[in-house]
Amino acid sequence: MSKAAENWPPEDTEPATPHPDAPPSGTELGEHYSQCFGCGDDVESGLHIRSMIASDMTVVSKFTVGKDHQGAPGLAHGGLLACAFDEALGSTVGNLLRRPAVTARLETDFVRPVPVGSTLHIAAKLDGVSRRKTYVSAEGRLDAEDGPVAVRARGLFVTVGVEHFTKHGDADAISQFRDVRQAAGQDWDINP
Ligand SMILES: CCCCCCCC/C=C\CCCCCCCC(=O)SCCNC(=O)CCNC(=O)[C@H](O)C(C)(C)COP(=O)(O)OP(=O)(O)OC[C@H]1O[C@@H](n2cnc3c(N)ncnc32)[C@H](O)[C@@H]1OP(=O)(O)O
Repeated sequence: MSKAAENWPPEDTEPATPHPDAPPSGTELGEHYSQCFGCGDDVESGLHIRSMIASDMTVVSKFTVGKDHQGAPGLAHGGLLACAFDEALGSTVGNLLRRPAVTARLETDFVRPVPVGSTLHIAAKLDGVSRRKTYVSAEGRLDAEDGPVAVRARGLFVTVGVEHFTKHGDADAISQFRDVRQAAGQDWDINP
């Protein structure tokens, strides 16, 4: 089987249109939710990923592999790397389009081992939009922006309404989360 996967995006798409209030290039994004396993400061063994807007279509994220992230001794667990890319891709969609969206599909190619202590530099870009679907892809390079590629990922995120979170998640926590974001002028468009 060829290593090169099928066409991407897998259907005709429109170019993604960044939200007019998307943060400008160079903005450090910080955590989006303190309990998020990907970026939350309150999750001790979480990934503590930090992301920055690189352009109106791209976000760069950094993830340093810790000892809690191992699969084989001294090496990152593959599923955990997939999680890091879910975060980096989700942050790209969420922050550039400013609409709640959830991962529907996530593909990962593991190209090189990722040792504990190394930092993945993940560059993610919006590839296209079709109705509620946003296609996004990323490359993760070892220890430098121009380091060797270790992981590639592609994802499909589907825009959802706020009821997705209130119905299926913790409605009280969602309400508090929205209050915090609104107070910071960071509310989301919630009507896809
Ligand atoms: C006020 C609160 C706001 C909060 C906002 C926070 C933003 C934060 C910003 C930034 C940081 C973010 C960082 C986080 C990153 C991590 C994100 C995650 O890990 S999310 C958790 C894991 N994912 C799930 O739990 C989804 C579970 N799945 C579902 O809920 C549904 O399946 C859902 C919503 C994905 C789709 O269900 P349907 O009923 O709404 O819609 P249907 O019609 O089934 O799909 C829509 C289109 O998508 C295609 N589709 C759906 N799933 C597909 C798949 N697996 N593969 C291919 N296509 C798929 C369908 O074929 C359809 O396409 P056609 O429009 O007809 O062409």
